[in-house]
Amino acid sequence: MRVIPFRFEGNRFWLLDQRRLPKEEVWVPCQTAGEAADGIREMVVRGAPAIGVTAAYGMVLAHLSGQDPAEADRVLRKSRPTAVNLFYALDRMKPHWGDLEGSLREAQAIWAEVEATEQAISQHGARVLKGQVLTHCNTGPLATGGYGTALGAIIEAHRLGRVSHVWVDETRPYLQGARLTAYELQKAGVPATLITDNMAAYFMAKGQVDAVILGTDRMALNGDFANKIGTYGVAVLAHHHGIPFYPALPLSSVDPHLETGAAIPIEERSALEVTQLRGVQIAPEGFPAAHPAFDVTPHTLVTGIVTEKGVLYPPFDDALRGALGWG
Ligand SMILES: CSC[C@H]1O[C@H](OP(=O)(O)O)[C@H](O)[C@@H]1O
Repeated sequence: MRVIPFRFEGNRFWLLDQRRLPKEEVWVPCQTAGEAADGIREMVVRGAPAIGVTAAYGMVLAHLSGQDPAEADRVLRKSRPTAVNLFYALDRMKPHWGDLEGSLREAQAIWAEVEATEQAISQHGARVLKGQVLTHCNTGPLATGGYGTALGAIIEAHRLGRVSHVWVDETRPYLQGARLTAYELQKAGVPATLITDNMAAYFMAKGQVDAVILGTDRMALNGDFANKIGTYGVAVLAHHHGIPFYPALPLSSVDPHLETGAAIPIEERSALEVTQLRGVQIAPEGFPAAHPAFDVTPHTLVTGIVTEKGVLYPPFDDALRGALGWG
C-alpha cells in the first residue's frame, strides 16, 4: 500500500507531517505559498520529487490567496537549495502566473508526471536488482508523491521475485531510513532489516549485499550527483567491494546547467538535528556540530543510472544527453 504524502482538497494543500512518522499520521493544511515553503524548509514534506510537487501547488495557493506570484515564487525558491526538482517545478509554473486555472492544470501535470516517470523507473530499476539490496535515506512514495524512485524499484523487484531482502540504512541524522523507508517497506510487505549507517561495510564485507540503489536530489550532465549525506561513503564502500551501485531519478532531476557536480549547492541544516535525537539532547549542550544534509558522489563510482527512459551506462555525458533528447 502506497502512502501519498499530500493531497489538494478544499483549496488547501494538505501535507502528511513526515516528522511525526512512523508513530503518528498528522496532516498539516497549507493555505498560502508561504505555508508550503515552511513545510518544505521544516521537512514536513521532503524528498526531491515531493518537494517539486509541493512547490507547484504552493503557486496554486498563491493564486487562491491573492498573493503576488513573483513574491510567492521567491519565497518558495528560498525554502531548500539542493533538490533541483523545486526549481524545475517553479520554472514550469512561471508561464501561468496570474492564471489560476492554468496554474492548477500545470501543478496537476507535474504531479501526474511524477507518477508516470516513477512507474517506469521502478520497472527499469527492478530489472537490475537481485538478491539482497542496500538502500540509503528514503525514496518511496513519501519522498515523491508517486511510486518512489529507488524504493519503487526495490518494491517492484521484490514483487517479481528478484529481491529477497533489503538492508535499510537508518540515515543519520534525520533518520529517513529508520522512520520512513522501514515504514514503507513494512506496508509493502518487503522483508527488510534496519541497520545503522556504520554497519553497511560490515554486511558488504560478509557478501550479504548484492546491489545498492538510492535516490538523487540533483545530477550533473556527467553523472556526478547529490544525494542524502552518507551516499558518497556508501558508493566508496560498494566500489571497494565490487557491488553494483545505482542512483535512481526522473530526468527532471538532471540539472542541465551543470557539467559536473562541483557546483551543486549543499544545504547546511541546524546543528541541533545532530546534537539532539527527536528532541532528546545527545551531545553536550551547545557543542558544535556540522550538518551538511547532502554530499556529491562522482560518476566514476556509479554502475548505472536508473531513469524513466531506462538504465543508462557510461559514458554518462553521452547517455544523459541522449536520454534528454539532446542528440
Ligand atoms: C526520491 S529522491 C529523495 C531524496 O531526497 C532526500 O532528501 P531529504 O529527505 O532531505 O529531502 C534524500 O536525499 C533522497 O534520496
